[in-house]
Amino acid sequence: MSAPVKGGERRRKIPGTNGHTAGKDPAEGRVSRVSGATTDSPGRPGLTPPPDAGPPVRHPAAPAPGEPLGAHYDLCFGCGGGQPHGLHVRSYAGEGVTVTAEFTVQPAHQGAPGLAHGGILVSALDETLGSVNWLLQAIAVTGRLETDFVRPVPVGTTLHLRAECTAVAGRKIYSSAVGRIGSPDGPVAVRADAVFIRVKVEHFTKNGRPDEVKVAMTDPDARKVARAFEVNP
Ligand SMILES: CCCCCCCCCCCCCC(=O)SCCNC(=O)CCNC(=O)[C@H](O)C(C)(C)COP(=O)(O)OP(=O)(O)OC[C@H]1O[C@@H](n2cnc3c(N)ncnc32)[C@H](O)[C@@H]1OP(=O)(O)O
Repeated sequence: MSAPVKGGERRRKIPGTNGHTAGKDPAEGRVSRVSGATTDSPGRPGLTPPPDAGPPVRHPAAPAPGEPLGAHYDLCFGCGGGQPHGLHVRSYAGEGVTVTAEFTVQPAHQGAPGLAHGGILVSALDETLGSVNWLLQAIAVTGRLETDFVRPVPVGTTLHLRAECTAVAGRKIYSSAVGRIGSPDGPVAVRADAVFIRVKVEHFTKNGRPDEVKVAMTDPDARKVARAFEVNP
């Protein structure tokens, strides 16, 4: 069954998850949910896995739970250590096909005075959701991402993020994430549902700028991921 939510959209429970709404916080228990296509966009691919979707399978070579995932690219706005304007999100492999991450809101991330800009929070969610694909050893890009902003996030806050892959169907990878204020058990500030689409490494070499592509391709970690993709298409 699905429950009506704001804006006429409906959020559906992923099979195998509890989908509970325990606690007084209406955002609790929604990490494993994905939303259906909006009623005003018929024919648009949605965030609900199709009937032939299967559970995600953690790759045998995935980093062990607790292991830092590092940056996939040094100049990435989300995770790159060499990106001075970036978010510097730190991600860690979790159990199953899950990832935890931390992101501290800096003064440069403000929208309203003293509060994080919504787009910055979406970027932190996107980065964390994208990190989950590393546990599948899949190279994938964000196709669609829907975000609920539940609470304002003040500058100086460390957002504790958790993302999990919920289903895979062909090239489509369905994931959900939640971000909590101050601690992994803190109040929910943001949550998101997304579908990532697996791509070949040519997606980057053909579409990216040659200078940056050259740097990325000579990074030993990036090559490791590219190789994994070639043997696990
Ligand atoms: C150098 C190497 C380094 C590597 C480092 C790793 C970097 C990682 C970076 C991570 C950074 C962080 C993350 C970032 O920020 S990634 C940056 C933000 N994302 C992008 O730039 C992606 C831009 N979009 C595209 O390039 C194309 O549209 C893609 C590749 C996504 C699909 O175009 P393509 O022509 O390939 O595929 P297709 O159209 O045949 O569709 C295939 C299937 O997918 C389904 N579908 C498609 N779109 C959507 C959608 N919007 N919602 C739901 N579903 C969608 C579609 O229905 C179909 O399903 P089915 O019919 O099979 O059932």
